[in-house]
Amino acid sequence: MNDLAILSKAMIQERKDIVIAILGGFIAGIAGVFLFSTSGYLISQTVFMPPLYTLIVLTSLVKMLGLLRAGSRYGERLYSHRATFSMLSRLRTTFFAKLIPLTPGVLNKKRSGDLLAQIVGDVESLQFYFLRVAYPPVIVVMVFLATILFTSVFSIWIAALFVLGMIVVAFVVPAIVLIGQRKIVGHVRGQRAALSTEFTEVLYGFRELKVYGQLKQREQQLQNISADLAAGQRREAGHLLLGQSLHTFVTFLISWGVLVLGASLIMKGQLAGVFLAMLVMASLTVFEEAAAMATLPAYKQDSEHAANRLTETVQAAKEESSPSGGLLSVQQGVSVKLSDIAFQYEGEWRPALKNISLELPPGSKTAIVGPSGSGKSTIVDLLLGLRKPTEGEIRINDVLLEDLNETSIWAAANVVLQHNHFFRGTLRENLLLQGEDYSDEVLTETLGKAGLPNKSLSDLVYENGENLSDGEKQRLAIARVMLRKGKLWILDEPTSSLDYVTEQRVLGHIYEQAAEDTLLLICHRLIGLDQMDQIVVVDQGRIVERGSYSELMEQQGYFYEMKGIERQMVGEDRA
Ligand SMILES: Nc1ncnc2c1ncn2[C@@H]1O[C@H](COP(=O)(O)OP(=O)(O)OP(=O)(O)O)[C@@H](O)[C@H]1O
Repeated sequence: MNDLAILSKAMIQERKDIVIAILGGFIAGIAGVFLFSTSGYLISQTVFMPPLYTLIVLTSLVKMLGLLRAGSRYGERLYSHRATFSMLSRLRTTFFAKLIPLTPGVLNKKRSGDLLAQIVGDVESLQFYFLRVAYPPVIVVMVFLATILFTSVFSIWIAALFVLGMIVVAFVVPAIVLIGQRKIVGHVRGQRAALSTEFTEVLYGFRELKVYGQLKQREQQLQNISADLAAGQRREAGHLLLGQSLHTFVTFLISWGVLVLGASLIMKGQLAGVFLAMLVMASLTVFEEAAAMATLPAYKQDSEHAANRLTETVQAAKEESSPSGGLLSVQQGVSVKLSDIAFQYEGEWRPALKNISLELPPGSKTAIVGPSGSGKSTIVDLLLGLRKPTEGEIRINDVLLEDLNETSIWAAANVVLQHNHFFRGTLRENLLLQGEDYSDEVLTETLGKAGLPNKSLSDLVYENGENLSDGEKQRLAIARVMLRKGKLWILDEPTSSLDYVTEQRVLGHIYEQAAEDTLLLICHRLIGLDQMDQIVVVDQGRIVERGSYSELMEQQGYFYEMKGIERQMVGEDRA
């Protein structure tokens, strides 16, 4: 299906405003043609000293047509813009409603800077579809046909000249504009995407770039891309201007043609001289009405690209997720089973995970340990449905993960990821993200358990938690997760930035709260793992060892060796 079909559907919903806008545009167009034709006729008539009442009637008609033109043009603009903005707001809401549940899938494929700039730009581009592409040709054709009919009463030859002019301005000029436009617009779009990506990188990487002395160089790069974009936009505007100039040139040619043809018809006695000025004025006005046709292809192309990209974004994400499906209950215990899982990142030559089989019975406590880059966080992504395994299957409570509603998985899981996002606002607002109703006492007690006893609920959190230390961010994320009611805990290095004493205290509170729940802890440090039912050791994407703490220590294998190294590093008494 054509992607512009979404727009056509939105237009049907605004049909009342659209019909009024088209009617207004037609009346304004035709009133303009008659206004100038009557003026031309009035000037010619005065030469023949007509009776006063003729002049009074003609001048009143000119005034009335002027008023009618202004009034109907106002109505056209009002209703066409009202329809456009209603359509845009409807498109925005439907698009964002579709996008929000699919966001993780989309973000796996695109960089956030690209995506934001693209979505905002594309939705904005769509506003031109109706205003500059869909309805102007309808009005232009209607006004032209009425004018041709009117001129044919005076001369069939002049009417034929109008038809020829209409074909040139409606098809030939737009086709010429389109040919040049194709190359320029694609180029400008690429430059705009490059600028937004570069801008996001400089903005987010500001500190690192400054520390590594790269800021000046990247700023220069940003300026170069910006200058390229400006040059591209100038070329694009120049090309549009060329189209408009071409249109004006054709308009004058036709008017000259009317003048020459009219003069010859007068000489042959086939046209009364008093109508010549009227016909010339009619031609000037009707072609002015058609000026929108010169820029139409550019806007049409832009709208088509925007609609394509918007549909592609949603479609691509849809393929990766199942918004519908069975619901995972927040009430019952959760079992998780991974069977022969393999996973390979897009564009990577080696798999991040191979032959991963793992079972987490309801209420069990499992730790996954292993060196950095061994694939631990990838397992978490797979469990949360953020990525799909290349091979194998994951079952939660014996139901295939892809058959479960993703939102219900996230609702039933208490997750702390390595990087947690915080919003600008108070600590209280960041704790109550889902709008839950907890009293301040409960919130303060939770902050205490998470190791933030000295924080006040009304303390401000800056954008992205800029005013919090890494350890505070982790503790706030832990407090947030402690307020959730899920039965599956997935904790990806939740305490890596905490000191030993705070870590043990906070983990103690988590274990106490999760006593009956299924818990998966990913960690680097091997301290306190004797409380786990099973420890899974991962290396280079494979499970190399598994068992309880005592079993693994007895085996004296990989875990035992890691434990030995850790003992040497932190001291015998702690490890
Ligand atoms: N988005 C990605 N695209 C491509 N490769 C990735 C991506 N994310 C991770 N990887 C690669 O996959 C492998 C496993 O990464 P993962 O983050 O799961 O490891 P990890 O064990 O959690 O590491 P750490 O302990 O440092 O967090 C690594 O080799 C990493 O380079």
